[in-house]
Amino acid sequence: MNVTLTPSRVAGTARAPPSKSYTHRAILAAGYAGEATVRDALWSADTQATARAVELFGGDVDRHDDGTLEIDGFDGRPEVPADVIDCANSGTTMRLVTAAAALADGTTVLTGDESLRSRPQGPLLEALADLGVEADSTRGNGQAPLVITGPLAGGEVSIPGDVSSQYITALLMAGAVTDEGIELDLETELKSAPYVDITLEVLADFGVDAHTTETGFAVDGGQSYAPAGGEYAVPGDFSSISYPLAAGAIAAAEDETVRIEGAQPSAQGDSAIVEIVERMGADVDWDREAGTIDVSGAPLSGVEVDVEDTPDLLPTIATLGAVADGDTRITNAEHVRYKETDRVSAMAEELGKMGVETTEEQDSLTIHGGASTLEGATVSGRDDHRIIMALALAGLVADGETTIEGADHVDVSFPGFFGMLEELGVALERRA
Ligand SMILES: O=C(O)C1=C[C@@H](OP(=O)(O)O)[C@@H](O)[C@H](O)C1
Ligand SMILES: C=C(OP(=O)(O)O)C(=O)O
Repeated sequence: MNVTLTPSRVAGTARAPPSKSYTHRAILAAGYAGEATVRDALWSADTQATARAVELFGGDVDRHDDGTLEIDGFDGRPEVPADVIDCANSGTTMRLVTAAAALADGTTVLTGDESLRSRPQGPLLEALADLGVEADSTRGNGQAPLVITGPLAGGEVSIPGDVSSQYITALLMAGAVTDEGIELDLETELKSAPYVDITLEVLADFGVDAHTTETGFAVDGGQSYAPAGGEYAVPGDFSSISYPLAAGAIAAAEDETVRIEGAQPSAQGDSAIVEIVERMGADVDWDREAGTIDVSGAPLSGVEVDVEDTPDLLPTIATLGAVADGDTRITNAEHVRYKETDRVSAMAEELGKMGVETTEEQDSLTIHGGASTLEGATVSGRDDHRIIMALALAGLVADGETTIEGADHVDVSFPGFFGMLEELGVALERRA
């Protein structure tokens, strides 16, 4: 599907979809449990990949129309899957499920789409191998397809922190049901650290203790997963909230606001988008108790933003920077190159097609902004949900039409994205 947008003003109310990160963890935690109900789960391509994995490990995931998942778990002992686990486009699924597969007494094969098969899994494979598991990349290049033969008993292991925090999450979640537990020593500084905070929060909500140590993280073995009252509820997604928030900041109709609902505070680092948009000059009011954010437009100015903790915000900030006056410098961004696509280059190149000048370095992206520079163009969504959504924002204020190719990939994290834009008043056309 291609989507064509024409310049539009936005106003009205948007509801944040449930958090992808919390949903992945809740589905897998419920898998590790005997049984659990997960309310307000995100049902997207990525979270469905995690649900499929839980089923292949011997669990059962039953979805009701209201978004509630009734999950029968595999009770800490995954079966050897009867088929290859296809993690599709989801890095979180592949990392978390690889560690779960190591618990099975037999061999599991994991694969994914072309993008996922190009992302780094080496440090996780090495850590599992150091813990006595056979963990291989079929091509010997640290990328999927992966072949994992357990079981994993636990132990102490060191791992880099600057490639993906998902390795840490994966080992902590699996470590809780090993015999010995797992102690992780970080070899390098941890990037995307708030995602490990999300993990610790979800584990605590499922009655599992994992904690920081002087050198990293640790989880005791022999624990059981069980949420209080048998239920767990997923909060709204701040990476997804960044899009309606940015839309309001750059394209709210005069004297109008965009209201975002479902914005209760949680451990998500990406809630930093509220402060970033405010710092650029937008008028933002976040009522944390009510979980609402009101945003209205104002002339934006370029800022410097460190995305060490918040890699998924880079595409949104790049578009905000393209509209803002002056330079927006996004720093500490090297790990943003290891996502569904190299998002640093992708945003530089696609915004470039819209007339935006950027300066790219290995670890940073500077956008030389100014609203008048944005011209409608045909751009590639790079088969990456966040690139598609960020380019759609640019289309709201570009001169003329903007066509985004391959726009269906928003189903990875935000299936209702274009419907939400239409409800806010955006003129767009979908073409098969
Ligand atoms: O654990 C998670 O839910 C995620 C962690 C982050 O990845 P890295 O830790 O690989 O940076 C983030 O980019 C991804 O979208 C979701
Ligand atoms: C990078 C992302 O997810 P994952 O790592 O799960 O593919 C994302 O949602 O932006």
